[in-house]
Amino acid sequence: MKRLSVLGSTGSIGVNVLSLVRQFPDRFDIVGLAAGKNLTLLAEQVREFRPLLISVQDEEHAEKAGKLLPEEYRGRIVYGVAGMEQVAALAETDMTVSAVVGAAGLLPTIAAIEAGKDVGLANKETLVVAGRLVMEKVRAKGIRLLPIDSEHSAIFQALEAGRKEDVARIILTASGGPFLHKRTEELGRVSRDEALNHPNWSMGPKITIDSATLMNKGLEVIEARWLFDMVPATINVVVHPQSIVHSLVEFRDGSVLAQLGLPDMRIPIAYALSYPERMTLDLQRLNLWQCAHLEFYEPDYGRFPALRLAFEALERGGTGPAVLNGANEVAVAAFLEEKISFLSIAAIVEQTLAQVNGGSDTDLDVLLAADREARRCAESLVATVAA
Ligand SMILES: NC(=O)C1=CN([C@@H]2O[C@H](COP(=O)(O)OP(=O)(O)OC[C@H]3O[C@@H](n4cnc5c(N)ncnc54)[C@H](OP(=O)(O)O)[C@@H]3O)[C@@H](O)[C@H]2O)C=CC1
Ligand SMILES: CC(=O)[C@@H](O)[C@H](O)COP(=O)(O)O
Ligand SMILES: [Mn+2]
Repeated sequence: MKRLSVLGSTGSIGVNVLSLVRQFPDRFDIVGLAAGKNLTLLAEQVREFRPLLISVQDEEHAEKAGKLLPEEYRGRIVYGVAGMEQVAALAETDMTVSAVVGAAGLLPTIAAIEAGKDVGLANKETLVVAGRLVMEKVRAKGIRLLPIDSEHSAIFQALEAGRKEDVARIILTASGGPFLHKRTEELGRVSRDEALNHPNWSMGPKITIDSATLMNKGLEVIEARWLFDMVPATINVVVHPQSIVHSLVEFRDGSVLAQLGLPDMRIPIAYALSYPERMTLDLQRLNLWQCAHLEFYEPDYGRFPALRLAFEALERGGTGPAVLNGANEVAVAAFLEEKISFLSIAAIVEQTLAQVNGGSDTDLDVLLAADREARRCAESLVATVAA
């Protein structure tokens, strides 16, 4: 029996994790759940899975949760970052699934690693903000950091076929999002609802907007750089609108290995949960003759500058990716609140990168300070644009 703590249990990934736990009650047990503000769904999850400890966003939600949950949960509801850290590092946990959205996932993920837990990582922002430092901790503790992000799961699986020293490059596929074929003038007028309409994946709002700007692919490039210890020049992106080929690895003899499947997050989540075994999943199967065409294009860095900015932040190094991420989180939230236009997202990230100075990426306090500074800068840029 593998005992799990799930951070972000009420989100898109969290719900998929729990659906797998429901399907395999003999393999998995839930001991910790952390959510934000969706207490109705959390209460249902608590009643079904009976965790030992739960965490919510803040004190106010902890008080409300206390009234919603059975009496036995008195004293077992914690909150805030400290609460998530407690759930992530719970003594009874074997593996922590990190599926909160945004840099809010960083400290709880570090807490899980430092407590010696294996981690199933969906929260890519953890590696974007502090990849070098987090991977040092992973190595020091000897824990497994298993990718849940579909592209990284694909690369992880393809890498298992060869030796690390024989890898020439990794190729991340990008769907291109809902605006793949739109001209820049049209991108200036797209609405929030159009941007939230991803062609292939059903996901939370923040990552869906990131997919539309292609920032998601930029964040994934940075995630891959640390997860697989690849120098940036050996990480490529190809646009593949069908999201059937989830990513590829090219070896030095020219052989290219890919992982394919229908776009369903239960496949990479299940592999992370059961690694190195595979579980029998009762899902729709891939029939290649029903796939029509599989297309591949070069990314357009002009129409989608966010991808270029992510490569530049990675090249800059140090706190560059943390600044990119903090600014992006603020700009995406402002776009979702309909305060700024779609094209303003990348513009605000670019200006924040130009205004916030760099620093070392081996000191957590420096990284967190860079994140705060980037958010302050981006907030004031949002205010200027929105005025
Ligand atoms: N969805 C997907 O298919 C994929 C997602 N990912 C990554 O996984 C992560 C989660 O994405 P996704 O599931 O789509 O996101 P969602 O928006 O669907 O869910 C986010 C989860 O995080 C919780 N949360 C948000 N902020 C806080 C906070 N401050 N404190 C505590 N809990 C918080 C939310 O709680 P509540 O709703 O209760 O407020 C919710 O449970 C992201 O990093 C994303 O990039 C990666 C690959 C695919
Ligand atoms: C399912 C998943 O892993 C997402 O990160 C997905 O990749 C988003 O798709 P695009 O960013 O390629 O549009
Ligand atoms: Mn992905």
